[in-house]
Amino acid sequence: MSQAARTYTIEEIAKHNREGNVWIIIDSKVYDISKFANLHPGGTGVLLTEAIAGKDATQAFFGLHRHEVLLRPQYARLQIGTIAGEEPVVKPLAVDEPSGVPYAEPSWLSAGYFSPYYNDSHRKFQRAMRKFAVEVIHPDAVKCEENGKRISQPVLEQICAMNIPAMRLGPGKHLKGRTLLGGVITPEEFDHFHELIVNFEISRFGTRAYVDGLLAGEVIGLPPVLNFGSPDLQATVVPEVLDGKKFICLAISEAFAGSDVAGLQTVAVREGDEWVVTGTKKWITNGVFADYFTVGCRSKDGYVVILVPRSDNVETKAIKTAYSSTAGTAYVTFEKARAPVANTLGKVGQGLQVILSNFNHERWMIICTSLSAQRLVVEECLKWVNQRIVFGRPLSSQAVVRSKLAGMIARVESSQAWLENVTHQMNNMSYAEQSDKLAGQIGLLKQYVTRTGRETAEDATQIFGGRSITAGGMGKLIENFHRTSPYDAILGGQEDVLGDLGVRQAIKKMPKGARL
Ligand code: HEM
Repeated sequence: MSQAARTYTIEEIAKHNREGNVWIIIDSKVYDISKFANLHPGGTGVLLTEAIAGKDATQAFFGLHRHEVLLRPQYARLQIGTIAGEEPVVKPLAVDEPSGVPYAEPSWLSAGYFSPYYNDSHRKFQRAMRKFAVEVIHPDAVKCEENGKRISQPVLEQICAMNIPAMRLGPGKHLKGRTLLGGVITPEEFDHFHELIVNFEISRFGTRAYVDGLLAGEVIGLPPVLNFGSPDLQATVVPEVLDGKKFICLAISEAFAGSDVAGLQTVAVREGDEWVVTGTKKWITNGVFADYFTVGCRSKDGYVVILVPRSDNVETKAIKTAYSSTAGTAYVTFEKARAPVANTLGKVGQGLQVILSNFNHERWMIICTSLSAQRLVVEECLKWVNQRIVFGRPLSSQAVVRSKLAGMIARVESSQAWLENVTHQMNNMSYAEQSDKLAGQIGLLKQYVTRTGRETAEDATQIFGGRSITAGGMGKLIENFHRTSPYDAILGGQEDVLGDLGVRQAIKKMPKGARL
């Protein structure tokens, strides 16, 4: 019989209640913490008090630690048995099992609920994607978020083998002949709801910078090549990038011009069959490690977008930002950097349209990833208010806390409904139609979702108190979300500018004869 399979009575545990001989019960499991007490990160004394040593410490434990602490091998081995006749209540989910916490999952994943948008293909895809994300992406995300390094090579190879970078571009010709997620669905089946699932599943770990480090540069930098590059350019660049051999980023924003794209100052001059590019770009996600730069420039014939390869005339410097440097955020300097004229993306003079049409998909992606992170925050808060005892009662017994949760839940549910509607439109519209009909709506939705995100971050911070401002322990996911939620409100277009875009588009589309 293994040690952990032994059973004890509560009376037996009670005998082990002094320094050098301490046992405790957590969720019907018996732990011998006699030696560990001196090493306990929370101090020795707290474990030797009358209320803890030799007693059932379940409530005290879950008021101070995440359950995952007990699953770490060095602590799991402290378990010496269980209490006779009792069963543990806290059980980790199977890797592909949806959370049972209300509102932790969108309703289509919640038992007993329905949705018009998702079919069996989406359901099996979601299960496979969650499993892959939990098993492969999550450990790397936690590690890189902490050490600030680029996504690790073995994980890069695995995500490329699963064709995750290709799927993050949405449905289209680039998926042809590719095996998606080990063959769980065909490229022909793949639609924007599958893509939404990919975005949701990679964003559930409280590792915001890694979500960008997971080749967000490709998600925004490669579509101009796919949609506006010559067939020859596509034939070279697209496979290199989608197979993880080369990295690409989108280089539009400048210290001179952020959301005001028309104000950018980087200049491209024609010299024979080459472009010569000079200027600087700022806040460039994945720029630190990029091999290709999709660059928005001015030329004498108007705006133009050019794919510039890395060379000695391109310098990238990491920018220290509020989130982890795993995202590879760069300040990029082009000093007479050269690119063949064949690398022009779209027509000279129409660069602004190339840039603006590309924004819709980027903004939609940020909406997905932000919303997924907001659901995680709701789940964390619901668990916390349920297990945290204050003034002798669970935190959930406080009306003010419930009121905050009401706001959070309403915000994620309304955002989700709007997002799914927009995604359904995307499934039924061409790229050009999306640019025309959805740009305004996506702008408004992004403004809405990123605002709700920051309100939710504030509310969650109040609910978690001091734990929400420390990077480890109980509130670590809240701390990450609170610190990084402004990114969603800035990247891909600043919130107020996007709301304004939505209203301007609506005004433009007013029927001429509309009168009160
Ligand atoms: C097998 C049992 C236990 C293990 C393995 C354990 C492990 C840990 C670890 C790893 C931390 C560092 C923070 C974190 O990672 O969450 C910690 C902190 C702490 N632990 Fe424990 N612990 C145990 C039992 C207890 C019990 C029964 C108490 C009850 C008083 C307690 C009180 C604390 C306190 C007060 C902190 C500091 C919390 C903070 O900084 O917010 N621990 N413990």
